Amino acid sequence: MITTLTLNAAIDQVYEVGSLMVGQTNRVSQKSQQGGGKGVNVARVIVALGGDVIIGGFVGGLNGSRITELLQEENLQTEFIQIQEENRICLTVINQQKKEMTELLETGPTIYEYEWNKMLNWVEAQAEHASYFVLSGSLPKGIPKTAYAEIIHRLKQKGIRVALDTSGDALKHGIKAIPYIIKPNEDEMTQLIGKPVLAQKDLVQAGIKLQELGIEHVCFSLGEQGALFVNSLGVYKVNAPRINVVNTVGSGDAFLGGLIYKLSQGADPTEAYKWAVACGSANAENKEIAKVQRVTVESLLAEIQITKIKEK
Ligand SMILES: Nc1ncnc2c1ncn2[C@@H]1O[C@H](COP(=O)(O)OP(=O)(O)OP(=O)(O)O)[C@@H](O)[C@H]1O
Ligand SMILES: O=P(O)(O)OC[C@@]1(O)O[C@H](CO)[C@@H](O)[C@@H]1O
Repeated sequence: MITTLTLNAAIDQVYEVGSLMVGQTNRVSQKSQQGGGKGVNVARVIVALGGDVIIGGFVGGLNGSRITELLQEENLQTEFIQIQEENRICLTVINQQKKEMTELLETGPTIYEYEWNKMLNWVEAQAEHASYFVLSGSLPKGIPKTAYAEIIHRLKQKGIRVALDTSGDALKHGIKAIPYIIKPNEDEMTQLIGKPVLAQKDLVQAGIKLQELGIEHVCFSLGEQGALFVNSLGVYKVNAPRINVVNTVGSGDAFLGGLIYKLSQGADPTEAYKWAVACGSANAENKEIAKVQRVTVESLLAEIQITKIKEK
């Protein structure tokens, strides 16, 4: 069984406008709403590919009830912990003319100590049947920056493979606990390394270092450039297919969903890496977030090549 955890779940609202004009009145031509947050999206993709997932997280207030309701409508399996404060709304505005996305992300609720302790107990209970555990997204206020690191330590003791996809201090601390998979994008790596512009050789060097610390799959997602992967056998480059981009929000989550689904099925890592890129790209073709279809992913795979660029 795969479990995903979204500590800062959200209502993902998407607005489409002909062209977005800052400082002016913009009329919305279409809108949609989904239950979201990174771990929720990862789970949605795994289920679309044929896997089984439990979605964990915090929900509170009217937005929390709406998230639960929306995910129930999708028949996704949730085990949320109720909190006092209200979940956030994350807004994506799609500028149809420029094919550009602008995101406005609320900070989200504060989590109280007793709520956090409930979550740690829930994680312990999940550890009894999870084989993969996905920790994704920002940490809400009230939760220590070392939260993911603490969860990784606990899960690793039980032999569970943990994937971490976050940013800033949560990522820095999380890496020290040596998860099984990390998936930073270019911005997250820029922050982590502290260098404004990264060349491929910088990523390769950083990836090898992280892999040698013990992280089994170091995955750098690079948008339309595809991705770089480092494991104990080498460094791999995977191209992204050419697609008609509609909304890239959630592509990183779809990428992680595809990767974990294939690894959990026992696929060779090089095959799983191609599925990761195919799922990320399949997501970008849709307006809705992380609603990929397996047939689309399979057809994109034909345009994806993996190349070993360095032996280890
Ligand atoms: N413009 C694009 N064309 C083709 N594929 C894309 C494009 N943008 C993203 N992808 C696919 O999605 C994957 C993940 O994208 P990206 O690196 O942008 O993730 P991310 O920044 O973590 O995304 P997010 O945080 O919005 O979920 C890429 O590896 C690629 O396969
Ligand atoms: O604030 P976080 O947790 O880093 O990111 C939140 C978020 O942007 O991530 C997903 C897309 O990846 C959306 O569902 C959600 O709105």
